Amino acid sequence: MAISKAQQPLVGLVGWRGMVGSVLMDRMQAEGDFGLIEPAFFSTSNAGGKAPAQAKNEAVLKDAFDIEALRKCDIVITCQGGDYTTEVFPKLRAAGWTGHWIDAASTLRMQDDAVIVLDPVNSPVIRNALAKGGRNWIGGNCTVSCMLMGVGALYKAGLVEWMSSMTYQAASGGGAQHMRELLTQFGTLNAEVKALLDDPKSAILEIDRKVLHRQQSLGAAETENFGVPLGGSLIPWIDKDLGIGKQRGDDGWGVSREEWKAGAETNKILGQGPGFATPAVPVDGFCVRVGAMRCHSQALTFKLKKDVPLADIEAMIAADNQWVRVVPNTREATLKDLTPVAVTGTLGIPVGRLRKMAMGPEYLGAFTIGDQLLWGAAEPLRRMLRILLDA
Ligand SMILES: NC(=O)C1=CN([C@@H]2O[C@H](COP(=O)(O)OP(=O)(O)OC[C@H]3O[C@@H](n4cnc5c(N)ncnc54)[C@H](OP(=O)(O)O)[C@@H]3O)[C@@H](O)[C@H]2O)C=CC1
Ligand SMILES: N[C@@H](CC(=O)OP(=O)(O)O)C(=O)O
Repeated sequence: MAISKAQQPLVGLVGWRGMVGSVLMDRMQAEGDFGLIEPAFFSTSNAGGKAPAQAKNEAVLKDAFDIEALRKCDIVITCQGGDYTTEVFPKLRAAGWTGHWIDAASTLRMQDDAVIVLDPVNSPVIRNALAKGGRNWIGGNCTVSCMLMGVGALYKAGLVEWMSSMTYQAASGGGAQHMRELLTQFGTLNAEVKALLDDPKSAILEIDRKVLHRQQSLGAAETENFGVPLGGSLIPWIDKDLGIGKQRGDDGWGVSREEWKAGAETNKILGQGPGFATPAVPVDGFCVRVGAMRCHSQALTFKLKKDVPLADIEAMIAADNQWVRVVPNTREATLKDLTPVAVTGTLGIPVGRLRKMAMGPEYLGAFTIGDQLLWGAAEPLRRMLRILLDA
């Protein structure tokens, strides 16, 4: 479907009131995107209700399962989630819809006819697919997108022999209820020892003992989302157990789905690996949930193909895009600029702790952070919309 230049394209928005969708709406508002489109707001729960203030001619919420209504859209953007995509996308295509589908969910990412969109990193891949009639544009995994926004320069320069990522992923990656649960747990733990904390002479090991006891006795209601306490703890497993390999020692044994995405999606975004002429770069590591709110952090180890001076690496990273910034590898700069609290709510992608590692001059260490609702979810979708509008 060619996007009409005579009138503003009809853009269906699904999932706009969820957490990712709300961030997307804020960004679209801030960038004036609504001035370029005719938005149609859809709902899975409130068809016929009042559309938000950004609505123009289509002031009533449409049914997000109404294939005929979706078919009228030039572009559909969905942040509704994988179950919705699984149910609606095939029906919409089967009904002959040829519009552009932009999606935050992981469902379609690895399909051959889908491009994982992160245009500051893979604009050539996107434009190549667009020229060939591509119509399925899927946002990448939040950790992968934030990582590539930070250190994509090293991949673009062909310098990476392999990379290992150790992640520290925020509660928001699980959704809004996970963020609430984390804060509830922190509150419960604080209440348990409040009197002791207020007394400067109380014994810290007594506080510690009470906190541990409370963590271990949290009720099912307080661990419903994470399954175990996260406040004052961590969880070294994110997403499904892929069950790859049948026994210990088999290739791929014991990888979590989140860890699998790191390698699969990094390579697909860069246009290398299966289906591309360039071979994949090995990317692997461990993904860990920590008690941060909405920024994903990651410690990266690179094996570079050659020894490149650190100053050159810093310059390359800093010049890659307008959002990345190199944080000097000092304690003071790290504490000031390289924490989730410093980054949350911004599009900035700091990359710090850059140093050559003890293993040899080709081994590079780095630490990077990104707001997983901005570059990790909403912003690549918004920018894909603009690419389509400008095409
Ligand atoms: N959370 C994340 O970090 C990331 C999520 N994603 C993808 O985005 C999808 C959506 O994630 P997320 O935004 O966190 O999901 P949410 O649960 O916040 O929102 C999803 C939908 O739930 C419905 N809903 C029900 N109750 C409420 C409520 N009280 N407030 C707002 N919405 C409500 C809304 O649909 P309706 O209006 O139709 O009722 C909404 O669109 C995920 O499933 C995933 O596929 C991708 C990257 C990161
Ligand atoms: N799995 C991510 C969040 C997410 O939604 O990822 P994906 O879009 O790849 O399913 C996390 O928990 O932090």
